[in-house]
Amino acid sequence: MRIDVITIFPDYLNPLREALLGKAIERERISVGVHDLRDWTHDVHRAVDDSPYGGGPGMVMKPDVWGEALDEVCAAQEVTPRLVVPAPAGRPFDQKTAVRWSQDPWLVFACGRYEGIDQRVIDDAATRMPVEEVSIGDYVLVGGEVAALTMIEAVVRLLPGVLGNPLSAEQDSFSDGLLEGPCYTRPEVWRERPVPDVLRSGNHAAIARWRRDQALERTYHRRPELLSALSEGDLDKADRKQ
Ligand SMILES: Nc1cc(-c2ccc3cc[nH]c3c2)n[nH]1
Repeated sequence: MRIDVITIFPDYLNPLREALLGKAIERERISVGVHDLRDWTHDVHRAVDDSPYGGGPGMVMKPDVWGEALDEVCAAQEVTPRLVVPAPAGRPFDQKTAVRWSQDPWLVFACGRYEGIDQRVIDDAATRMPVEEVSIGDYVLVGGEVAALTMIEAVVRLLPGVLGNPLSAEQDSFSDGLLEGPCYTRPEVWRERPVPDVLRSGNHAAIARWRRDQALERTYHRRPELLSALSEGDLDKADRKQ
């Protein structure tokens, strides 16, 4: 199995070279490439982030930098990679997922930071390869690196000859509340994909409503159990807060 990780903190992935995972590399059960996202910037500041459309806290990772990085790292070979994007709003990662991915010849992990990666990067990549936005649990990390390390470990340990002993049973993740919706930053149109108009409207009530609707739609599609777990009162209360 080939594993590539794209990150602004390549040293965060040094644990991959240690212990069990280091052995798997030595025994050539896996080959690992760690890539610094800033290698695909072209400005003197090596900027990878910008302000979010629609306002709100923090910064969003720029689509153009990510687009170039993924174009190069995932450049067409005999096999197509699975792109894994760790995110708090992703589908829950569990043992079943680890087993499924352990059959893959090539995994690429896109580690975000700040408030996340511009949604259009994921939408664009999905036209060329399988893409999975994945959460390792309903708590928020500072970036995707730790999540990537966690998932890589869960997958690599399943490969033949990496672990001596048989594996234990699956685990499910817990969940509560709604997932966040997509985020966007400049440019206004990227690879013919415009930012949703409402986020440029300056109408904060409409923006809040739109974000809530996106969160509901995404939760409905990715974590329906979160909705059934929320009582009618909880949903109404959250709406009144808008
Ligand atoms: N399960 C889980 C993933 C994350 C995560 C993943 C990527 C980023 C990028 C910025 N903050 C992040 C947090 N937190 N918790």
